[in-house]
Amino acid sequence: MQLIVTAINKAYSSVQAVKNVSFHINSGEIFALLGPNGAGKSSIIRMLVGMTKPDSGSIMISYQSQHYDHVPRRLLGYLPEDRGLYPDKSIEKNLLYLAQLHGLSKNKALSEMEYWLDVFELTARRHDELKQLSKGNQQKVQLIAAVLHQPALVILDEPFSGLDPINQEKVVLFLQQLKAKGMTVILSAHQMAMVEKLADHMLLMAQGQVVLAGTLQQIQQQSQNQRQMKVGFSSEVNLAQLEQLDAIVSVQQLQARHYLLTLAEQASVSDALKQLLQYGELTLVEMQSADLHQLYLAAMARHKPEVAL
Ligand SMILES: Nc1ncnc2c1ncn2[C@@H]1O[C@H](COP(=O)(O)OP(=O)(O)OP(=O)(O)O)[C@@H](O)[C@H]1O
Repeated sequence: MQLIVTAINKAYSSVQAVKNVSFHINSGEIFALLGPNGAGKSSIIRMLVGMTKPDSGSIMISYQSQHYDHVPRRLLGYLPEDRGLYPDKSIEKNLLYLAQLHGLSKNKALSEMEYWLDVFELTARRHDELKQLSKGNQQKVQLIAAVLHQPALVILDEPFSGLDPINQEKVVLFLQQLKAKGMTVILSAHQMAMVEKLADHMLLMAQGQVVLAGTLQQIQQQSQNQRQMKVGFSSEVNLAQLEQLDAIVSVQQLQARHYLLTLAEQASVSDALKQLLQYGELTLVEMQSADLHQLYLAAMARHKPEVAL
């Protein structure tokens, strides 16, 4: 499976939802679409699954020497933005019905269902009607429904939404299992800490455009101006004085005499150290990579004039 998206655009009446977006995804990867509400993530997903078509540009999906302009249904596991199972039917009836719609035999559907219910600790509730479950448990059943038929490509629109931190971690494990089984996964999400653990590649969007793209490491490199340094002083220093230094753009106090500094784009680490040493002896110097959450906030701040957060 390979997916190549080239310069796609999509407008809805007056809104240009997707602007000239390109990316590619290789087989077995986990790929994350990130960005604030309204950035265009679901619009891209809807084009990938064939619910809408790009106004211009192209989508090419290659699988076993065949090429498609959207993911064919038989290859797709999809968790849509608007979830849709039967609330009055039991978990088991919902899942078996969907698996059989995808062509699984009753036995295969049962064994796949039992496997995933166990992963999500829902086995004891298999005969409960969906509407009796909490929102989080319904979400887990939706995730199972998306993958029961072992699709080659799984597309999940906000798989972490409505889940508590423990269940979010379970979804991380679930996605890692899909990858281990050789499935390719595309997801949209707002939970940077989860994405950071999972995604091989990511695309950060704002107002329909690509803002940052690549692996976490590549995104960290593209955001060089976000270099951060943790420092400790042997005695108290004045925070306001540190903030005045040319080499430093911001200072955050972590604990007594310990600070997290963001270095100015042009400053070298030795410039920063020379300037800091004017104020006292250093007991700790540690370079830190900004995490995805910080990179996301910084990228959004750079796009602030255009982005309604
Ligand atoms: N069917 C539609 N008709 C008109 N405008 C739409 C339609 N679908 C999306 N839009 C607009 O397109 C833009 C992108 O929306 P989209 O749903 O793709 O964003 P998103 O990144 O998925 O947001 P969220 O994180 O809130 O789900 C928004 O301005 C939205 O209002």
